[in-house]
Amino acid sequence: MRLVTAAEMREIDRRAMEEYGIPSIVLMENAGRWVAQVVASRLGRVAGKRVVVLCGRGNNGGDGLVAARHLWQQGAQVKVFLAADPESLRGDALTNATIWRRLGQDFYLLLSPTGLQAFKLAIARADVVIDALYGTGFRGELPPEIRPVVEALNASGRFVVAVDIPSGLEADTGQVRGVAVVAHVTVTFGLPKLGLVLEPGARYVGELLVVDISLPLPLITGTGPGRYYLTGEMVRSWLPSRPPTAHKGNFGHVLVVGGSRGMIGAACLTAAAALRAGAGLVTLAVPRSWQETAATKLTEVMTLGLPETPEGQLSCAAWESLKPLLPRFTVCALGPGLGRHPETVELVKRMVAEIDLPLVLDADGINAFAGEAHLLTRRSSPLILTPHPGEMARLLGVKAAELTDKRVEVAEKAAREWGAVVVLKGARTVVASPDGYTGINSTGNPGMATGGTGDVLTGVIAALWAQGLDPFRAAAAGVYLHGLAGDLAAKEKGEAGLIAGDLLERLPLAWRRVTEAEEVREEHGLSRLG
Ligand SMILES: NC(=O)C1=CN([C@@H]2O[C@H](COP(=O)(O)OP(=O)(O)OC[C@H]3O[C@@H](n4cnc5c(N)ncnc54)[C@H](O)[C@@H]3O)[C@@H](O)[C@H]2O)[C@@H](O)CC1
Ligand SMILES: [K+]
Repeated sequence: MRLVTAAEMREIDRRAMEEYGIPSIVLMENAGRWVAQVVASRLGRVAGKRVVVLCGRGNNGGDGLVAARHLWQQGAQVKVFLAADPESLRGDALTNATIWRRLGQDFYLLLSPTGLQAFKLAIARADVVIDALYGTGFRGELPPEIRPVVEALNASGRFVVAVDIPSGLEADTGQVRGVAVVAHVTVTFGLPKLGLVLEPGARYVGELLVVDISLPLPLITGTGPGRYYLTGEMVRSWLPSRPPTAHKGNFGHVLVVGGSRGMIGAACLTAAAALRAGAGLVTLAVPRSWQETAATKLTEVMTLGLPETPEGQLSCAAWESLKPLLPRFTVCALGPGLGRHPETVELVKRMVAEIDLPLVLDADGINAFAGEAHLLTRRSSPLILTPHPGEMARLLGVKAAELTDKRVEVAEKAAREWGAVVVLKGARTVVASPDGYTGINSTGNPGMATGGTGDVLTGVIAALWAQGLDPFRAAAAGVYLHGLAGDLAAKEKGEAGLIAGDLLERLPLAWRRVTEAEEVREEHGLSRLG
């Protein structure tokens, strides 16, 4: 599903009005009506229920006034708290405020001396609270007079439905500076905003409902370049099926190059993951003295022993040994457990420059380019990079903390500049392609913050690429399946004790879940209504 920034949403609204002639008041009516409908569906019987609506002075507040009116008409006792001078309302919000008054209803003024106290009393008895303070127009921090209102709401334990976006959350970045409304349900209009699915924003959203407010379909559908929330439906449409006549040659041969003394497990995890993600054949190339260990650990994987340094890391000579064998492979995954021996770094640089195979570069494969990211553009084959924030920061020569609130932009810029698909890992992994596609992952959990899960991801992506997906889809489907395998493992075992090996076993279940089940729709907490 496409994701938009506040500016993109405003542009869609503008085009709906100017190019298609849909009046803005119609959009607002639809928006508010959906909110009322969602509230009504949660309340069961509306008549007699107590509803508090918190309205700001912008159009988000206008939506809240429409919802208030519909719930009142259905018999609810509705109190509207206005966080603005009624005289300051403009446009469609003013129109709806006027209608509300002509219905004989009034406002409680939140910013009056007794406003906060009255609000606290009202929510103490409310069945539901609607948050229509700020929507996509919000930037920065809640004003000091609004902060205690939001704190009181969050402490109240009431059921909260946010209009378009929880107030205090930035639509573009997902950042919360200070406090924001913690909603149980967020009803968002037309398309989900980026900040609703990025961390930490996603934690404030609750269940996310995307509703149709009559924005013309051509403006909101689209399969071209843009940002997408990776859902099970998308991934399902990309995964290859297995024809009855299939043989192992149809699903690619993945070469994994990695491992070193003390880190042989990383390369083994990558190789095993490639098999679990459907690769027809997998060969693991490791330093010579570790070949037997690898072969003992992995029954179904073929192994190669390559020249090594006295310290047990791959040496430059490994490239000459490997070169004549390359034509038999479909995709190469380079990096897991390599170490940072100067000879190994040299080997990685030569391989990236010269290898004539699609290449997934991870871990120490990426670290070999620390501060020299420009060298990544000197190569002859397509590349997928899978840095975690620390590796990305090292590549760019900046501090990891500098990347936190611009993960999407950083991944997109890197993908464009390096001409590679970039997978920036973390909560809500971002996948960006050089031709302008971005995916934000919807699966995964904090239990996956444990050694080896990144190695598993590399194997999954390599396997999907080897099965014929294009590099963006291979990376995007890879992060989705990998996260889903982690979610399945966490469901069974909890998060704390989850280990990378648990993901291996659940990769086939994740694949089956995506291709067979409808329930993936709910798994990422997002539904489309209308
Ligand atoms: N045609 C449209 O544009 C539609 C807009 N809709 C609603 O309109 C919303 C956007 O409305 P608006 O653009 O009026 O803005 P909002 O209602 O989101 O925000 C209200 C005001 O808050 C101010 N503000 C921003 N950051 C602030 C801060 N840190 N402290 C204090 N004040 C701050 C802004 O200047 C803005 O005027 C959407 O989220 C959606 O709910 C819907 O009614 C559907 C149609
Ligand atoms: K809101």
